[in-house]
Amino acid sequence: MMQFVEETSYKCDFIQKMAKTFPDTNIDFYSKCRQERIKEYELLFFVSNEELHKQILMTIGLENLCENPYFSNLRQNMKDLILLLATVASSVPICKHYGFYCDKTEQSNEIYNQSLPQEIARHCMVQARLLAYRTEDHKIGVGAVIWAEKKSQNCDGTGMMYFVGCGYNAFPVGSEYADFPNMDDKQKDREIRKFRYIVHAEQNALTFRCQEIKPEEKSMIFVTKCPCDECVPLIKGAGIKQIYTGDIDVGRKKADISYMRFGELEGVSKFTWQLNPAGTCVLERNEPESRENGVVRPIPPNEEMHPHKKLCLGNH
Ligand SMILES: Nc1ccn([C@H]2C[C@H](O)[C@@H](COP(=O)(O)OP(=O)(O)OP(=O)(O)O)O2)c(=O)n1
Repeated sequence: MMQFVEETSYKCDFIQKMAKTFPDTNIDFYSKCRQERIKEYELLFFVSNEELHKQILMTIGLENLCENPYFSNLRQNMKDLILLLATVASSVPICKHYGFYCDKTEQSNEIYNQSLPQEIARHCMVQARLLAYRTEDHKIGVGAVIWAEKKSQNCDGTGMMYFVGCGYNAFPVGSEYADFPNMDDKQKDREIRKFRYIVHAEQNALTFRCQEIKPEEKSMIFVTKCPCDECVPLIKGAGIKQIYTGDIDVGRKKADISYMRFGELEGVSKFTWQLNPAGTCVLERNEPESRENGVVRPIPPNEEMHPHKKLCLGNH
């Protein structure tokens, strides 16, 4: 499992895009970010002191787990989980000059002001990346998550943002093994047939959402791969206001899927994974405040340097 997650994280569109942008540098963004995430998540989620860990287990009524082999198994499982989460998270690396931005040509102050803080956009994209592992497509997993922003704040830990729905690419609900073709990717004609039946991540997220998409609210879809020509009108038609995605496939036509419409899409703000087009100096000047959990607040001077600001996105 771990090896698969490592390979797919490394191959995902976001890392590939960075590698394309900096072809001459030898920076391994993925490994660098993975080491940082492992350290960060160990600090956040792992109780390093065994005695303290046992005390916590007893306090919450899990004294049975304090005995070995249960205790050592529990700690090992926790370490494995941290490694897994860190690996998936590093497929959308935290990098000062790279993030989800709209293209320079489409940039306006209005769009800039409506964009999410990078750390929140990244967090939602990592959720979508995690979902992609539920795919039924043997070749590539795609995940999509929809969030919306309420007009006023409530207190469930997500600020003004609330969860609307999520999905991944899969055969239609209720289908059983061998109902549809799912073949070796060398058998091109069969693969093309498979594409006709797979329901895309965005379509599943829109269809099985748990909340309505309200026209007066800012709703956002985070999808790990660029929306194709079928999904673009569906996203717009559903009333989604912002798309966060990768653009490595934009303008390409493959087998049965084409990605020609995303580039021309109007009326929905598109934030793609790219170098900050405004340049870092401009960004620093334009960002006097931050929006934690979607809430605008001024940054206290000593907090700007805080590298491990915690994101709390509730129970989703
Ligand atoms: N926005 C998207 C884009 C694609 N898919 C799903 C549909 C298919 O199950 C799978 C195939 O997409 P591609 O052919 O673009 O995937 P690859 O990256 O594997 O193609 P290639 O290796 O040719 O680049 O992804 C999706 O759910 N949502």
